[in-house]
Amino acid sequence: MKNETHHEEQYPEYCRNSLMDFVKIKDIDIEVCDVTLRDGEQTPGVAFSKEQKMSIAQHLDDIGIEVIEAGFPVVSEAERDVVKSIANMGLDARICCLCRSTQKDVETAVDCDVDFVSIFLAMSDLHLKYKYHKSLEEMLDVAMNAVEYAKDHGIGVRFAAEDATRTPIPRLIDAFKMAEERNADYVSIADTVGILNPITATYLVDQVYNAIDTKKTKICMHCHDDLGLAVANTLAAAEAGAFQIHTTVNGIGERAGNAALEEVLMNLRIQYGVDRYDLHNLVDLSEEVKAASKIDVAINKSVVGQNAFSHESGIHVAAILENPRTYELFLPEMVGGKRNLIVGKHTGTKALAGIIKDIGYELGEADFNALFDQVKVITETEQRSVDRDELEVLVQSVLKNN
Ligand SMILES: CC(=O)SCCNC(=O)CCNC(=O)[C@H](O)C(C)(C)COP(=O)(O)OP(=O)(O)OC[C@H]1O[C@@H](n2cnc3c(N)ncnc32)[C@H](O)[C@@H]1OP(=O)(O)O
Ligand SMILES: O=C(O)CCC(=O)C(=O)O
Repeated sequence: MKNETHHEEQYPEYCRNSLMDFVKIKDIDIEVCDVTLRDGEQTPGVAFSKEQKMSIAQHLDDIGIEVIEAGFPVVSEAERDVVKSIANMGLDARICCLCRSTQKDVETAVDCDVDFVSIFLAMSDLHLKYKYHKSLEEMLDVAMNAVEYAKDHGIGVRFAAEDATRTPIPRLIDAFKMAEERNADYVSIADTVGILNPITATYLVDQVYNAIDTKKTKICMHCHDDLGLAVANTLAAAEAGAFQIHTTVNGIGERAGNAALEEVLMNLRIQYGVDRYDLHNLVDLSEEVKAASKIDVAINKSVVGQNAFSHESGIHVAAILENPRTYELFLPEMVGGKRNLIVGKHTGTKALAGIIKDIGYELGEADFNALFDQVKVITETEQRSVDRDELEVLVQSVLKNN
């Protein structure tokens, strides 16, 4: 017992990135706003039911997510009903919803009992010219009226700059200052088409950080994954001083999706030591969102993919049988996952012996060698792995024939 405790102390359930001790960054001060129920639902073909949305909201709250974006009320009557229902669930998380920069959208949102509204406006030349067909001044005027309207109704405001990363920085900062003067609680930098990389995310957040009073108006970062950098950019933004970081479960969302919640949370723990989120149900939540969205999760997806804790290579499995931490950065139990040891072309003798022992067999040398040879032939010629049931049949046949 004493030894076991010592063992656990020596090997915690994850390995922190101790190289972080050698790099200089600001202290991480963040909250997570999960937008699965809004941007996640904008994934083509996805429409969550009310029950699904409320269940996902409950699970996000159980993890300790601070803010849940429940939807976009002007989309439909049903959407208004679900946003209002989530706002009245009594969750610890604060609830927000999306609004265009119009008084009508904000009025609709205010009726949904949310804690704050996210009023978005694109200010890039492309969006002004081809989407609004209006001048920046005209659009900003309406947007700031919408911000004032929400504040006058006693509701919090996030002023979100859509396509912020293709907007001239002085224009972006001027708009953020206008929102700040109207007591917006947050300003959001949306990397709507996923153009940022970590160094430009850092630069942009730094510019905004130095221009506004971040004690009064916090910076948010909303990243898309068009270049596969959404999580990296989100973390770079957090390091540079963004306070509210946006995620979706399984990284679903418009086009290539958003920063994946499970990846952001694991990074917060492993890179920055943020340990206040309960990670034990991440795999369950991923499964729930996979089923509700009907969007598959890539087999090799970090944290929640089927292969996240699967091992076949002989050298790896031999070491894992001694101590899984040799080839696992964090243990599957930490996120509610399961380790799978696969029998395939790359299986070694120690791995095979360990796996057959696990299913209740120990073979003599000749039987074992015969089994090992058969496994290699099947897996190479048929280009596949051998599951436990088939392995057991092979063991039985070796025992019978030798
Ligand atoms: C970056 C993002 O994720 S933005 C959010 C995207 N999400 C969605 O679009 C949710 C689903 N959308 C919908 O259900 C519908 O598009 C609705 C209900 C929002 C609007 O429907 P409609 O009134 O039929 O408008 P439609 O979709 O055809 O066009 C969008 C209109 O919103 C306007 N608009 C878009 N963004 C904004 C904004 N931030 N502020 C003000 N107006 C805006 C467009 O200019 C266009 O206006 P127009 O009708 O005067 O040309
Ligand atoms: O920044 C935000 O809060 C939302 C904006 C958004 O969804 C986007 O531009 O992709």
